[in-house]
Amino acid sequence: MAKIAVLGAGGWGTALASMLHQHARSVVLWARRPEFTQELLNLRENRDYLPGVPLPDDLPITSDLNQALDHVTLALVVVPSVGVQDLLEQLPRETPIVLCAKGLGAGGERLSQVALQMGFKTLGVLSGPNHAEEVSRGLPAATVVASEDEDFAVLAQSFLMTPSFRVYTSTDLVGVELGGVLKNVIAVAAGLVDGLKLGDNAKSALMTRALKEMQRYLSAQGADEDTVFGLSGLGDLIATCTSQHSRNRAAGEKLAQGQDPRQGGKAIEGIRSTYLLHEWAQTHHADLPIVEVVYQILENRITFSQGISILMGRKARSE
Ligand SMILES: NC(=O)C1=CN([C@@H]2O[C@H](COP(=O)(O)OP(=O)(O)OC[C@H]3O[C@@H](n4cnc5c(N)ncnc54)[C@H](O)[C@@H]3O)[C@@H](O)[C@H]2O)C=CC1
Ligand SMILES: O=C(CO)COP(=O)(O)O
Repeated sequence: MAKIAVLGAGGWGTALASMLHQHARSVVLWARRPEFTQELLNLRENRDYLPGVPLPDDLPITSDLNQALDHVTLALVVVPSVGVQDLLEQLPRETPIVLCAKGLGAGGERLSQVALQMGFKTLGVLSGPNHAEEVSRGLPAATVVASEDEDFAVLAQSFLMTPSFRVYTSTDLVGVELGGVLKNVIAVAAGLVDGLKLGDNAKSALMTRALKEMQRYLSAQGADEDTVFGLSGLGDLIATCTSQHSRNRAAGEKLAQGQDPRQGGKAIEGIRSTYLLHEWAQTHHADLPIVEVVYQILENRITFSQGISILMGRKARSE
């Protein structure tokens, strides 16, 4: 039977491992820290990252990477983007990998580009509206696995699809990967809208215009025009901007309440990506107005009301 190694025992890695195991896949969950692995084994619950979800008694969990990778068919790389390169350094380059983080490399490059440059050849990404809190409880969800190698995408689909987790394939690696990056930034903005109580009209306008901004950026990176309207774009934008579970949306709400969401200790992909996308827009003289306003607010360069005025006062144009 194919063996799947889930590398990273945060919320998403734990949810994927648990869900796949319950559907009779051969899965091992790898956590970096031995003491945390022991806690997972003792409690059969990930209290730090996925509290309240019991883990199957016979789900193998280890902090020994060699053991996790022994005879592996597919490795899911499920750590935050800031740790992806570090983890990839430790993997044999022939390991078939699916990258699950929704963020960018340290220089603003796509994580699949980082992996390719490191010598990985068989790779894909997984991205879609998939909150760990729901997938782990067996609630129905759909997602996309993308790879330029269609055969690999189909193979990964066959390993990951279950009756509660519907997996589509795509060969638009760029589009699928970047949809998940951009929507996190927009979710921070949506949290600001919620926290400032700007109303449903404002939130709808933000999300709809954000889709255009996402499309511009994705096209500039070589994505197919339509990918942004799929699960990894519009689908994840809706889920993240409206969800009670979203860490990125919650970060925007905290900002609106005068708190700094960066103090929590957990990485917020949307904040990190805001800085990297701002850099890219500056270098390429690109127009990413929502990203830019979030950046200026994070940097305390503008007030919330100035941010609203900037977006509302842009040049009049046709839709
Ligand atoms: N939580 C969710 O519902 C979903 C999350 N994602 C994405 O998956 C990625 C991971 O997210 P979460 O699981 O929510 O994060 P999390 O914050 O719940 O957990 C992160 C885990 O990664 C570990 N870690 C951090 N750096 C590491 C490194 N260098 N090597 C090994 N382990 C390391 C941490 O110890 C922790 O166990 C993010 O990019 C996120 O955007 C994607 C879909 C759903
Ligand atoms: O990517 C996600 C759902 O698809 C998770 O969103 P958050 O990282 O904002 O919690």
